[in-house]
Amino acid sequence: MGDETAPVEALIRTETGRAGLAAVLDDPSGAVIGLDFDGTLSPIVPDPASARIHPEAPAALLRLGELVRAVVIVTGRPPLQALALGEAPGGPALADVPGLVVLGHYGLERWEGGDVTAPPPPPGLGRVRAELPSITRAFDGVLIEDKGRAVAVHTRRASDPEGALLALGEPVAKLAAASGLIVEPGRLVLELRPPGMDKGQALRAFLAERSARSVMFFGDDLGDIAAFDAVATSGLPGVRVCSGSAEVTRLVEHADAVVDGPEGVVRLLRSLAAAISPAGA
Ligand SMILES: O=P(O)(O)OC[C@H]1O[C@H](O[C@H]2O[C@H](CO)[C@@H](O)[C@H](O)[C@H]2O)[C@H](O)[C@@H](O)[C@@H]1O
Repeated sequence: MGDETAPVEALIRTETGRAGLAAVLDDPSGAVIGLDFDGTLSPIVPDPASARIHPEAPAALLRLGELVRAVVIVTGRPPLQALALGEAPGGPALADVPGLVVLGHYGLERWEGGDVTAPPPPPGLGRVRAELPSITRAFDGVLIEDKGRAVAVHTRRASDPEGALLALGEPVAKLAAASGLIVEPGRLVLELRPPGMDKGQALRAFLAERSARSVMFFGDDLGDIAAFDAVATSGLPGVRVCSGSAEVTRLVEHADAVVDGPEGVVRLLRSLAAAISPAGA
């Protein structure tokens, strides 16, 4: 896990990660910094609507945004929701990060410079909205989150969160298949969402669009493994940073660095900016 005073180099534990970091530090104007939102920039809380970005994350990203080619948020949230939850009291907001791009809904919706571009919502959502409550009704505390082009089933507030998640797996998968959707599993959540896009494809396309020369991606959840794979197969020097938690351990084996949740992510972002531009520290 991260250490407040550690220089950024000390946090990297693999050879490929060290080469990736060296490339970012030697040539920051060619670097793309990508980050997941929930669990990476925003601490996990029981109610998805009450999530808020770590209060010091926007300032850390704002500073980095001035130094690198691009900062991109790649999230399962709708972009405008991530931006709303990215407002920190009394400080800069996520939307203030220079040149920020938000790739929401796993890359299907894009926010840039105040504009959102998105394909039409999938037709199967109507069926999901109609039938899902009869599937979840048996589980106390299970929450349905309607995200406009996807619907998430959250079990964090159920009396037995893991048990409810397991029991809901099969009926939710059947409903998703019958509705032309896929199931995206996450932290005590099953999301019914359109196929054809994931965080890996989204990140890969963004790196090509920006002619990136290096990449660093921060994630905490199963959906971020595709983005980690995109870093590994991009042909660019890259660093995969896991925002560590006891809840999801599968990312650790794919990561070049493991930090202590959003707090550790913010510390690493600050160390990175200080290493790129010591004068601004
Ligand atoms: O890709 P992400 O930015 O990580 O978004 C993934 C999902 O995150 C949200 O759910 C998670 O965070 C909630 C708030 O902390 C928590 O209550 C929940 O248990 C987590 O699964 C969000 O609600 C989903 O819509 C996102 O798809």
